[in-house]
Amino acid sequence: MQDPHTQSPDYWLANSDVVFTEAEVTQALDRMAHALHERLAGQSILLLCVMRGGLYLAGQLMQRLQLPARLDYLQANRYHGTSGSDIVWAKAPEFDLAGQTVVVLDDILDEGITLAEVVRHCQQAGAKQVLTAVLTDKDNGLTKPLKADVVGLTVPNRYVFGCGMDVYGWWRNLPEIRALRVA
Ligand SMILES: O=P(O)(O)OC[C@H]1O[C@H](OP(=O)(O)OP(=O)(O)O)[C@H](O)[C@@H]1O
Ligand SMILES: Nc1nc2[nH]cnc2c(=O)[nH]1
Repeated sequence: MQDPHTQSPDYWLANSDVVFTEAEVTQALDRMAHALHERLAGQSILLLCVMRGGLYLAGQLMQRLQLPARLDYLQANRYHGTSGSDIVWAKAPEFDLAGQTVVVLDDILDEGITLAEVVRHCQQAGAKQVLTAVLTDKDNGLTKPLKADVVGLTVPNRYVFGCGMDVYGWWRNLPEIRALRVA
């Protein structure tokens, strides 16, 4: 079998199915913005984008939020080593989180390890309130270490991409969500 890193971007489109159309994603983003307004009315917030996957959600949600917001980002990646998996911090937030209402934005809650670590970091840094918003939550039957406060769409237990999520680095820019077909 060919090394997946060398496959053409079109290969991934040809071997995947649409699970949410662009219109369905747009509706989900509108619902997420509404839910955040309900939770955060009257507050100033710090949006914290989990790079790189959270970038799409951050860009889309920012346009929909009529709240005084600031923006920061972090990068904390899953590292799958020989003895389980861990988080590698590539970039911590720059803003002082102490006393802030922080809204963490990410593309997908899968096992939940990443988001749990990010929330722990924010709380340890003294955030007043930490809310989490994910564009997708994977229906994988796992007991996750946390539930996101705001969820856009529930995706099947398959590898998904588009709307911030990549497949071997490609297609984070896709305005729909697709799932890889298993051979
Ligand atoms: O719920 P979990 O099982 O922890 O997985 C979810 C995380 O995995 C992906 O990040 P990744 O480390 O692949 O980096 P990326 O954002 O650059 O794609 C995704 O963006 C989430 O942050
Ligand atoms: N792109 C992508 N990243 C993930 N990180 C954890 N699960 C997934 C997934 O299904 N797709």
